[in-house]
Amino acid sequence: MFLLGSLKSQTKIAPWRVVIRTLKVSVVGAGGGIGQPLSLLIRRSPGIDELALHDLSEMKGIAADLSHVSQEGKVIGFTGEVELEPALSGADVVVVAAGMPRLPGMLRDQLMAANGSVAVKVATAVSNACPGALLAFITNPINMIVPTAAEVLKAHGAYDPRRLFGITTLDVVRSKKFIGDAMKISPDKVNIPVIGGHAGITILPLISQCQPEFKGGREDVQKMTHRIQEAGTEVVNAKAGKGSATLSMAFAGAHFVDSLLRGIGGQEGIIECAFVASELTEAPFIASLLELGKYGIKRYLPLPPMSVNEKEAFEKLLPVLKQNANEGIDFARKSLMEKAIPAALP
Ligand SMILES: NC(=O)c1ccc[n+]([C@@H]2O[C@H](COP(=O)([O-])OP(=O)(O)OC[C@H]3O[C@@H](n4cnc5c(N)ncnc54)[C@H](O)[C@@H]3O)[C@@H](O)[C@H]2O)c1
Ligand SMILES: O=C(O)C[C@H](O)C(=O)O
Repeated sequence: MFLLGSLKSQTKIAPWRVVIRTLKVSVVGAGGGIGQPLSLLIRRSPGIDELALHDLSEMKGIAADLSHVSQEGKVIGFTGEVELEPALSGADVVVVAAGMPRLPGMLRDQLMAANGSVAVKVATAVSNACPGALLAFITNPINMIVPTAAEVLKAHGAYDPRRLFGITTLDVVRSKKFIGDAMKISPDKVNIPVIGGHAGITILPLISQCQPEFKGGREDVQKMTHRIQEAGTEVVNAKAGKGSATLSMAFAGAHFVDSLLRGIGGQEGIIECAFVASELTEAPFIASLLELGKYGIKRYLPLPPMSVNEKEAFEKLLPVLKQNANEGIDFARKSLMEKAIPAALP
């Protein structure tokens, strides 16, 4: 007799033996501004047997602290590069909040020099330690980091486009909040797809598709779109040198991880927007509506209808996404070459 938790799946290895898979979530960058509250909120998702917290900084204290929360499952801390693979070993979901945040005046793209190596290291470690895991990046610049990770996973023979995500949930969370406030209704009642990417004009909230309908003229729609696109910068400027959005990102990230876990658990009808490899458009990676399932992406929903202005904005963002993808892929190829050359030397 085996008991099944609500999120767990069972693997039949022979008719007379049923193995219950335990559920493991690993957070990389768990000691950071996002990582800590994100790890706390992930604890609220039911059925997690192990939450592994990894960071370059000492994680013992944070893990001990979080392990006292009265939720099922254990919390284990892992510190430093040598403990990255042990932290990821056997994980079902890996969420990455490691890397530098923006300072006022910076664009997200400028973070690639500092954060590209995080994507390379984590994707390499995932290939070795948990090749079947769902891998979700929070680390910026999302538009480049995800293509970088895809290229590294490919090089290690561990790439499955259905399992790799850039988390753009914060754009949806912000859209729901700003539109809800403007319409004087609860943000929970607002449904809106946000497609494209996660930087400036690549963030495209499809206000024409908002449910309930957004009541406002052309200028109101333009202002709302701009506020959503620049909301990250609003927080960066308000924090005045002390980083970027952390708490709202933790809220958004925990929501997305919960959706991934529900999908793994076999729950039907889980729809999220995320930045993924896609054949929907000429851009190789784009944020769009996805149905999540046991193995990550179950279905790519078609692009929603768009207003004339949204279509125009969409056409403008596609070349930016293509360029970003190329930069991410080049970064990965250079890193892989640099690693291969010393290894090839006698
Ligand atoms: N996707 C989004 O919507 C979104 C929203 C907000 C922030 N972000 C991005 O998330 C990232 C993290 O932001 P933050 O505010 O938490 O930064 P932070 O500096 O507070 O925390 C980052 C953490 O990552 C750790 N770290 C760095 N390199 C690492 C590595 N190789 N392995 C393990 N840990 C490592 C650091 O030690 C630190 O604890 C930034 O790149 C930021 O731009 C993305
Ligand atoms: O703006 C940033 O740099 C962080 C994040 O991408 C955000 O949207 O808040």
